Amino acid sequence: MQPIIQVTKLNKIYKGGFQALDNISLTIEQAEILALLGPNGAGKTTLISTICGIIDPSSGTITVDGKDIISGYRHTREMIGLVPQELTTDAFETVWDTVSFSRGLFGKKPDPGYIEKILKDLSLWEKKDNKMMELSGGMKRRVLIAKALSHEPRILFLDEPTAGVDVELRQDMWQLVEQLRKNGVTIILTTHYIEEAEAIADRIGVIKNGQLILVEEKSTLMAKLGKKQLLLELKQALTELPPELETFELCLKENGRHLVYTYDATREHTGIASLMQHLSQAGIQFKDLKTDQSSLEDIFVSLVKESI
Ligand SMILES: Nc1ncnc2c1ncn2[C@@H]1O[C@H](COP(=O)(O)OP(=O)(O)OP(=O)(O)O)[C@@H](O)[C@H]1O
Repeated sequence: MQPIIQVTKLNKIYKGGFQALDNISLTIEQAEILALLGPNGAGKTTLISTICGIIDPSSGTITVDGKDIISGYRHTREMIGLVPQELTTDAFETVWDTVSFSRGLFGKKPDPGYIEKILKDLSLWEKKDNKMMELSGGMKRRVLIAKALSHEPRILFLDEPTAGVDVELRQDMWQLVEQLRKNGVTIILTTHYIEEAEAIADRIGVIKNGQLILVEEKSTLMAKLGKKQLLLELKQALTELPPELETFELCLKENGRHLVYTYDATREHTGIASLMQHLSQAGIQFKDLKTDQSSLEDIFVSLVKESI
């Protein structure tokens, strides 16, 4: 199957000479959820705005559904819904009107039943006759999503969809994203919340200084770069580590009551069996144990640091 989005050697140099995108190539398959992570100013918004056709590329090509975004503008634009970071809707319009108007902009026939469904899905039905200025910040954000979905796009871009929204709305949003994906919609989101990427993305892309420094399946990334930890709850607290355990990557925590062993779970020999043997020889007993995988946040922080 042809990818739904194909970005090839994309560069963006803003007027004034600032290079915001540096030779980005990226393939996105239909119905996947891709999360773009990266520090402030990394180029995430520039990348999605370029794919959406809002910003012109300086060089490189982008195809959406096999069509070039410049020569096939009408087709590609219709396939895309964009939820921007900021609200630009008329404050005096009602929720119903602004969402219906967005659909009309794409030349789609009115479909009140569909608009009703998305407003209900986004818990906005009760507010349909309210003016935009009468809504809370979180509700306005939901309206942005309703507008982006109004013309039934096959691809949805979400630029920091849950910045500054409460936990409940965040989870509603995640459910909605999952529901859309089940219906075949491809979703690309930018986020600063690593737990968001961890919760919903299939693949993670990391952008830094305009470069895509990594794109990887979330599970592969976590398995490849994630270290594991084995935590042993000791029967008797230790004040220091016995010298015969020096070769292991160990540390004591909780006033010597916890012994933590960090290891690479992808290696054939994790060293756990040998550690157990050494502990037994040293007369160190434990009453409980558990393992922990390092989080995507740990991985992200080390990635961004590494590539400085
Ligand atoms: N119109 C513009 N003219 C010149 N430079 C710009 C313009 N828009 C963005 N930039 C610069 O391009 C870089 C990338 O900005 P962009 O908004 O794409 O980053 P981002 O990764 O989305 O950041 P954030 O996480 O803060 O939203 C920044 O250094 C920004 O100042």
